Amino acid sequence: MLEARALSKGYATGLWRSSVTPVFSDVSLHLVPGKTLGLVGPSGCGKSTLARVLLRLIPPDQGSLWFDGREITHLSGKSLLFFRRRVQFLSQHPHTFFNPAYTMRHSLLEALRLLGDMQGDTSDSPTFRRQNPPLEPLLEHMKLRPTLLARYPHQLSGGELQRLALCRALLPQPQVLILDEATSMLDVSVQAQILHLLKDLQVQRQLAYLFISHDHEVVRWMSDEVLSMSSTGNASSVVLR
Ligand SMILES: Nc1ncnc2c1ncn2[C@@H]1O[C@H](COP(=O)(O)OP(=O)(O)OP(=O)(O)O)[C@@H](O)[C@H]1O
Repeated sequence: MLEARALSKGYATGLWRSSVTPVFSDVSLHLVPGKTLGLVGPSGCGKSTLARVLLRLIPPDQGSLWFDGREITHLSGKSLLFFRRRVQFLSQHPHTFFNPAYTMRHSLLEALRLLGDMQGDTSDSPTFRRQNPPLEPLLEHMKLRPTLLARYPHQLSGGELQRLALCRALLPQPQVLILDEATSMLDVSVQAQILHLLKDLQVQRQLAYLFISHDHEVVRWMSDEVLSMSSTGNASSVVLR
């Protein structure tokens, strides 16, 4: 589904941004429906950078990206919207997905609207609401009270906010989720609940996951295969089962 071929990435550094510090090179991977690829490696080896490249937030220096057999390395603007809907992201900072001045309902609908027709209605218009599924069933599925939709981000716990960030990611019906330390800031019991939820969702929706974590135990539990990045920016793959 989402395939990376021989990706390399470095960042421009130095006073005049004239030199490039390589982060990783020649990394290939393939995310497939219903399966999880774990990604591990020491701090600073480039896991989040790889996630950003896969999400097409920053361009690779070399290599190519493919989605459903179509090359997307150089697509931009509206021609990339289908990809933005199909590949979603969850990080360890769920508050960054929500505007502190918006209620959760407003934020969720706004996110959906931006991934649709950018010229369309505002997310609180009656037309927009009629055309989109109600949010309450999704929240109930995430074991969240629908009354949370009326709250602002600062009025929610870390676990509730992360579940709402997951709702936000699921609303456009994605096929791929990139999870960058998505449960690391949660306490152990909430982390376990969200990991089980992710596993259930994967089975129900045949989602492909890239699961990035420092916690090797958790990665082993979540993943079908693990890609291990080294501090020199190389990657090797291990099949777990
Ligand atoms: N925008 C940037 N400009 C320059 N260098 C950057 C930028 N973003 C990250 N880096 C550097 O690239 C390297 C890889 O960073 P990255 O965040 O991808 O690593 P990571 O493996 O995700 O680390 P961690 O596990 O600690 O989150 C680091 O040395 C970091 O300082």
